[in-house]
Amino acid sequence: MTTIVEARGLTKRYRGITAVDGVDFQLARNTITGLLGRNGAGKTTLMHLLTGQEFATHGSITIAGESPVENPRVLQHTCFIKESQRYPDDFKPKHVFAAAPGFFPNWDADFARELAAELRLPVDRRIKKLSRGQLSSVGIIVGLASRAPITIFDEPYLGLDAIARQAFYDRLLADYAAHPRTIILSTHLIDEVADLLEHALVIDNGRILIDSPVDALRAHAATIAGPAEAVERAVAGLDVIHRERLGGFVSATVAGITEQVTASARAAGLEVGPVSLQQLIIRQTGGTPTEHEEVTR
Ligand SMILES: Nc1ncnc2c1ncn2[C@@H]1O[C@H](COP(=O)(O)OP(=O)(O)OP(=O)(O)O)[C@@H](O)[C@H]1O
Repeated sequence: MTTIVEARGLTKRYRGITAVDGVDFQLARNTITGLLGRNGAGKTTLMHLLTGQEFATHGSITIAGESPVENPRVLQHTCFIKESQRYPDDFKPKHVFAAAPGFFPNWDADFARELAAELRLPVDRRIKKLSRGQLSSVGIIVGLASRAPITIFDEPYLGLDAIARQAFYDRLLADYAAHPRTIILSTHLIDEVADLLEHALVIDNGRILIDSPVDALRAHAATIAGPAEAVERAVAGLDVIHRERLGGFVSATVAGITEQVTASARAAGLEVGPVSLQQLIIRQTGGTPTEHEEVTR
């Protein structure tokens, strides 16, 4: 793998609050990474450090070996789409798109026009008058049409309807295949984007909890379901991250599953099924159990 982003002992403190707490990680060039975690986990702070908008208290973060802070060489290769993007008062989407080539050398104006039509964005209306979803569409179009070698989306789709979100995922995947680049997507809609992600970086309380290819995460967890006694026999000694009971039946979510465990559970007549990425992450970040659930760890 060619590393493009590298964090070493990266720490950010705000007066007594440690938002990012000594994290180490690397991101491979030309991959799509999901930056995931609960509210207040430190995702936005990490993206601000990555884009040179914040200084690290300790440690370092580099892009292609260079610090992003006040570094035009790095910043001209980076596009950061954040939820709270501000525009000049009288700006319309068409002005944003006209200004974009000055910031993004790879800007594709035709692609931006196509996306605007697909997302039904009124390009000639003042940004101040746009709906929340239309405002998100402006960010999504800039993020995609910039074709920046490092593109970061921080919860880009507030207010976007399901059709527009699906259009974003489809376009992102197709354009990434045609123009590979490094994409970081921070989101709470984990299952919606799960099929897009190649790598997951899960942050919790400022620390990295999971840093893994998504395929490996999925391959190493499964649910084993069936009559309680048989399930308990099958999962004895394994890392059960969640149990759900319904009458005499149990569904156990197991981490660190092996082919042997899968085979013997099936041989015992139990059902072995996949775990959704969202469920897996909720379990690992201490998701609150519902009244039907009991978490053992
Ligand atoms: N400028 C700041 N001053 C003080 N505390 C801050 C500042 N920015 C962030 N924090 C705190 O740092 C922690 C991490 O915040 P951050 O915005 O990075 O979380 P997040 O993972 O992006 O959350 P969300 O999913 O809710 O957007 C939080 O406890 C937050 O209150």
